Amino acid sequence: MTGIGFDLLATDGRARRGRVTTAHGTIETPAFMPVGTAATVKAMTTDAVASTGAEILLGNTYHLMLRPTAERVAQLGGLHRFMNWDKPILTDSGGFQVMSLSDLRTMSEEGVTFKSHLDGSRHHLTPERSIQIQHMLDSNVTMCLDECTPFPATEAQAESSMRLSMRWARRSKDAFVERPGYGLFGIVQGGIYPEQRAESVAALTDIGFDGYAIGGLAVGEGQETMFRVLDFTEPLMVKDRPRYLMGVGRPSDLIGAVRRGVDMFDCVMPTRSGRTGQAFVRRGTINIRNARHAHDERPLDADCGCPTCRSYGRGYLHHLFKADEMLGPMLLTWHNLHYYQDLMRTMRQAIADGNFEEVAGTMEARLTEGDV
Ligand SMILES: CCCSCc1cc(N)cc2c(=O)[nH]c(N)nc12
Repeated sequence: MTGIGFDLLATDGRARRGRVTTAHGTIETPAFMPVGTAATVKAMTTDAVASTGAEILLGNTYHLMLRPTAERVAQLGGLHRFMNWDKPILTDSGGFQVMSLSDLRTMSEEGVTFKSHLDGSRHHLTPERSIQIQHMLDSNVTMCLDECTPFPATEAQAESSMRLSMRWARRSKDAFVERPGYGLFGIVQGGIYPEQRAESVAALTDIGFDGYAIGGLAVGEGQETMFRVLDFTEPLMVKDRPRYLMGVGRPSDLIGAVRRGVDMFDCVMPTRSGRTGQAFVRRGTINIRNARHAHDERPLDADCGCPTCRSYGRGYLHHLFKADEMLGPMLLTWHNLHYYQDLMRTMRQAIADGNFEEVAGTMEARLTEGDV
């Protein structure tokens, strides 16, 4: 096996059921990937993350290059050993995080120069350096360095930004060290413009990657626009490689994007929201800090089999958040990640059974019922 493997096992409409094969194991798709930014999925041990059914998690070049540095992680055995996760890891390339976290950054053809949000030290990230860092981290899926085109952007701005990312994709591919079980994904850009997206898909396909991410979405455009961009971009993408929609999303986003042919997702929503007291449930969301939960002994979601829902009532969870007890964020994060994996498991089975639209429609309807 050179690179990573992908088997398309079933389709139902445009929805796809597949399997990605890496040096650290397989990933059943459609898959949700928890975000482990600084070598930790916040508030979770890796055993707890694995217990939710997650088969791959994300790391961040930007954060790890600043602290503890890629060299230190490599010296300590690579990211898998460092964080005690022996399954696949995907790492983002750093450009998106530079633009969202660092100030005083300057972009050039060469790369991006920025000041660390931690201590103000100056750093320079090029496609070659990003690929080298991800190699040192021993990442199974490396992402090309790209520029996430801001939203809104004019078509001329989107074209210029996309073409820079395509030149960086070529340099990323040239710098990538091919190894069995390790792969490199290209990232489609082009804003909300069909011609730009088509040019980006063609450019990346011509270079050739193990998988193709759709970037430049989940940047404030809204769900309707995101789905519209997917509707004219996805049909242009090769069918025998995984598609990864970056930074997405809420449960309704995931259902709609699986319907449109996406295989892989990542988002900070289940973990970040869990830490603030927001629980995702089959009927929508619950803010556990709301006083109405104080005396309620029901679980967050009666249909959920996670450790939180099996053992704790809403009144207790409400208390933990009001008391600012660290167990609160831990239990809600655990529930949210378990729920997201349940959602993906349900969609994988529905595609295999050929009744995706019926199952997806039922889930979408329940999400709008609201919690009672
Ligand atoms: C750990 C976080 C991974 S996803 C971050 C992300 C999120 C979103 N929404 C878009 C992009 C993008 O266009 N390019 C890149 N590299 N990353 C993006």
